[in-house]
Amino acid sequence: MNLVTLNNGIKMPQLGFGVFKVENEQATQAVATALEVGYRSIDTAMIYRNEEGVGKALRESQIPREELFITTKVWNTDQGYKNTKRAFEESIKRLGLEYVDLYLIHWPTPRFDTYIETYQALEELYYEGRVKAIGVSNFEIAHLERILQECKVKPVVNQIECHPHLTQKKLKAFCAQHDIFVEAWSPLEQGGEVLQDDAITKIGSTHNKTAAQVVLRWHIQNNTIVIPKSITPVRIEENFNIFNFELSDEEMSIIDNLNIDRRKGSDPNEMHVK
Ligand SMILES: NC(=O)C1=CN([C@@H]2O[C@H](COP(=O)(O)OP(=O)(O)OC[C@H]3O[C@@H](n4cnc5c(N)ncnc54)[C@H](OP(=O)(O)O)[C@@H]3O)[C@@H](O)[C@H]2O)C=CC1
Ligand SMILES: O=C1CO[C@H](CO)[C@@H](O)[C@@H]1O
Repeated sequence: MNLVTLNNGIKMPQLGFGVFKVENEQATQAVATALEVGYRSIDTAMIYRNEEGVGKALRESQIPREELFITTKVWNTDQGYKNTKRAFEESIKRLGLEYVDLYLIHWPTPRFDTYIETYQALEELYYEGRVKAIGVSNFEIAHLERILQECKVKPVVNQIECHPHLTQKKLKAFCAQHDIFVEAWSPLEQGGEVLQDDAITKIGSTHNKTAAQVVLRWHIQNNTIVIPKSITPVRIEENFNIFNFELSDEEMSIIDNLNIDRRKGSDPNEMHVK
């Protein structure tokens, strides 16, 4: 398994498993399959309403806790110093864990201007050892700049929408410059058009790989952390088998050039509370 070293020295698998839109019972099943296949990093959030289901799969797997890397996130309506502390306790209770490996602010929700005090609550959880690392999600450069200026602990990751139709070149360069890993959400564009793209399927046939494997490999070679989601066992396995081939520089740039700056999700400056 490929591990990356975050800016606080903690190691994180570069490939993880996402569980958005997976209900509790199904989450238990999907996470169990993922763990059997070899995934050790799971990405959930309070708003996915499946922390219990994820926690059940973790316990039932009997995999030692230190081998797992669990991420969850504080939702928009729980932002603010006190609310975040409470939301964290509720999340780890649902997960049945003593600590999480990574705790993220889900969206900056800039209109409410609470992400600094929310981040300060994350810093305290970090100092207390309740979380091994802290970070953000859907933060744009201006939001990151404030965190870097006004807070003490550097975020280890910025989890953002990223795929060949939204390559996020500028934001990625900013994160790289500040030693913040980019973690791609919807890395497969939610199973959308990118998987039908002729250039990608052609590259896939050269390597005897599927379009999904090519796209995930492109993320990996871009030094990005990825968390593809699937509830389909063959796809869960397919998405894991991306470490036995390599894209050439030319293939990488063909995929880079598919960018059309098109989002599947919300614009972080427009996302308030949903
Ligand atoms: N921080 C944030 O704001 C956000 C974070 N996330 C996180 O990122 C994770 C991944 O993003 P997500 O939006 O789920 O989208 P993904 O890009 O991971 O795509 C998931 C979709 O693609 C399908 N799929 C998966 N693998 C394959 C494959 N090999 N071939 C064809 N189709 C495939 C899945 O179908 P099926 O399941 O039916 O197999 C599902 O419909 C989430 O689960 C969540 O953990 C997501 C959104 C926002
Ligand atoms: O991670 C995510 C998926 O769920 C949320 C909505 O319910 C999104 O807003 C969010 O970005």
